[in-house]
Amino acid sequence: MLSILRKARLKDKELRILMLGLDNAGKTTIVKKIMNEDVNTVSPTLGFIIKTIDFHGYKLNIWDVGGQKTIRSYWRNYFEKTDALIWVVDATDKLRIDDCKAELKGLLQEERLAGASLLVFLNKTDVAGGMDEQEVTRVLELERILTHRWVVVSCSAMTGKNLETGLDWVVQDARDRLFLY
Ligand SMILES: Nc1nc2c(ncn2[C@@H]2O[C@H](COP(=O)(O)OP(=O)(O)OP(=O)(O)O)[C@@H](O)[C@H]2O)c(=O)[nH]1
Ligand SMILES: [Mg+2]
Repeated sequence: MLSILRKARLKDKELRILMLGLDNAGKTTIVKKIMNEDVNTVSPTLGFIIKTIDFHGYKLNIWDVGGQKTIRSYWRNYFEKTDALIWVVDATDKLRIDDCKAELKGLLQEERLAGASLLVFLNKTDVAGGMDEQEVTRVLELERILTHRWVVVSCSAMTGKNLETGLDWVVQDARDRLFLY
């Protein structure tokens, strides 16, 4: 049933994308940059923000949800009908990488996210000395993920680097999985 609904939505070329990650990872800044908005005026997200982006003929409904620890229990309110999960990792935040790993692991066990593909955005790679794709793949044990299709893309919400590349993958993957054009 769920997959029929998904296909119906894909026919309208519409995707529901859930963007999560620890607080301060850069989720809201990524969305702002994609929307060509000023990236210098972000503040922590206490609830959620939905933005609709027209992307190569697809309508992407991006749900940007606040990641502070006290509000992570609300993430579950947004799982339903998610086509893709974008997990945003702060490449400079090595101190909290275990926390990041544990939260992601929990999400991947959620039944309601079972059909979603996973884009890991390794953000803030404009800053020197951060983790690279290889390191984050190893530390987050991404190779162990067999339940979801996944990819890691290093990006920067400040410069805009690879943000389109990531979204391209999300759209392409949805098309591949759901046999639609
Ligand atoms: N250097 C650099 N700083 C970034 C980048 N992306 C975000 N930041 C900064 O990181 C801080 C947090 O960014 P937000 O976009 O608010 O982070 P968030 O993930 O939405 O945080 P919550 O809403 O609390 O979950 C801000 O000071 C941003 O300017 C980036 O790619 N490079
Ligand atoms: Mg935010």
